[in-house]
Amino acid sequence: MLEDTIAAIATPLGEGGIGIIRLSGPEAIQIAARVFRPKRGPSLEETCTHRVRLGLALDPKTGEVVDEVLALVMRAPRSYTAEDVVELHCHGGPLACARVLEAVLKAGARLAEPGEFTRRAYLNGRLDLAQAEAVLNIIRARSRAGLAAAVNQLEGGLSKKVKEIKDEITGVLASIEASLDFPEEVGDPGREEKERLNKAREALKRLLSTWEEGKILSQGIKITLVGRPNVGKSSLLNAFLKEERAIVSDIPGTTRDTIKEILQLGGFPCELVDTAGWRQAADGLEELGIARSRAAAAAADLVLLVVDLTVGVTQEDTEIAESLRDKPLIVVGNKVDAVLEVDAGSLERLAGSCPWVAVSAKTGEGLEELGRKIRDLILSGRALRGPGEPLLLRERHKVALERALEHVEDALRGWSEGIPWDLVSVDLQGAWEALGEITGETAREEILDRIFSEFCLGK
Ligand SMILES: Nc1nc2c(c(=O)[nH]1)N(C=O)[C@@H](CNc1ccc(C(=O)N[C@@H](CCC(=O)O)C(=O)O)cc1)CN2
Ligand SMILES: Nc1nc2c(ncn2[C@@H]2O[C@H](COP(=O)(O)OP(=O)(O)OP(=O)(O)O)[C@@H](O)[C@H]2O)c(=O)[nH]1
Ligand SMILES: [Mg+2]
Repeated sequence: MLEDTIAAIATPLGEGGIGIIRLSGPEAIQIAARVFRPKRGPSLEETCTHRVRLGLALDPKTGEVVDEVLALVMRAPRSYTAEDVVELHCHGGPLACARVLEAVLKAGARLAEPGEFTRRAYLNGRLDLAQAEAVLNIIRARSRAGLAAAVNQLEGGLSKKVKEIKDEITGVLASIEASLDFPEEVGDPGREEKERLNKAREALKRLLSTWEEGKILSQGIKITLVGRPNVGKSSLLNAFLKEERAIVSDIPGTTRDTIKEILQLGGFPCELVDTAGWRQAADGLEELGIARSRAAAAAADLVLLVVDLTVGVTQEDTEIAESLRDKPLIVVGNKVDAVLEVDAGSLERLAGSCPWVAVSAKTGEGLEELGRKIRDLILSGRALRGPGEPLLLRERHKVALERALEHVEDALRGWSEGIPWDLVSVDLQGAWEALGEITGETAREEILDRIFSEFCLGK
């Protein structure tokens, strides 16, 4: 499979400054040379690695000029895939990109599968599997923190941690094997080995404890605004977005349908959903809106219950709060700009054990504090991570680590109970294999197919 040369458009479809067609494989340079005619200087085949050349892209069959392009040559192994790579940078229009790609395919390249460039980088040993997956997390990142964590993973942060744990287990396995093979010369594994296993167990637990935060960073959270009509839910959505996304009016029942927007709140990517205000509906249409609103609240990771401070907490507010009792919730007292004093007691009673905050969608007052409260609530009880410490961004890694932890715990239990060493060894091999799936030493083809099919074309 790695003998052929692949090509794809590497940039998004649509208009842009530049569009990039990338080739990778043993014939990348020859194939590109059939398409690329330099304006001056030697041919592409004689171009040094990491040099950029200006020229024209031609259709190799018709000789037609397709676009004016830059060609970048990166010779193996100094490239993203560790193979010969050529990038043709054309003008960023969908047709120019499509025509240059067509020319390259006519010249002998094969259209790449989604993720195939990164897959080759992995197969050629330039990236391990966790690093390759990090590329996808970088592309999909929707918050600064999520991006930072993904870049850390690409740089090998997680891989290094996993390798450290694996090394502890390998060390213990080696001691067990030695004592089995040479019982006379080598004694049974003892304190030191058990200590190593305990260390591995603690490191696994710590890493697993980062998943909740990592999951939020990679997948985002769903936050729904609910409350009586006219309390300012849509105004809050607009205030967070800093644009007039939803219609706002002083007529109760303005919002009829749910409105979803992606934004960052409290440093997390989140989907914020504005909903129709809840009340005994005047008409059937509004009733439908309220049903949707209830469904959105049920699907949310966190509900913001908005109340109108100029009205105060009403019986209806209390009923809404009660219907949401099993949800993570923050009470948001809105319109603080329009009251002289906040009745903290009634907000506190409404919130129960949940937090509350007074804000103004109109002036922006309190919105930052609300962001902090969202962050605190989402992260409450989660392990604190040291700066630069890796965290889990993928469920696949979490599942593999859980399996590794289970095996290590079985091994430790068996050890205490005095089961035969070869059985302890089996458990440890299981842990070792589970860890290897994360970085890819022990990952099967189906796993690779699943991972790389998630990628976009050209990556
Ligand atoms: N134009 C362009 N921009 C891009 C990429 C690319 O392929 N092309 N990348 C990817 O899609 C990312 C950059 N990642 C890259 C990683 C490694 C190498 C590379 O050539 N590595 C070699 C040698 C490095 C050197 O000599 O300094 C190596 O690691 O051996 C290139 C790009 C993001 N920006
Ligand atoms: N003074 C003040 N008025 C606000 C504030 N937020 C919203 N309002 C006003 O309150 C009224 C209702 O705002 P909306 O955002 O439409 O309320 P809603 O909760 O979305 O209402 P429905 O869609 O009907 O459920 C509008 O007249 C807003 O201008 C605020 O922070 N301060
Ligand atoms: Mg509204």
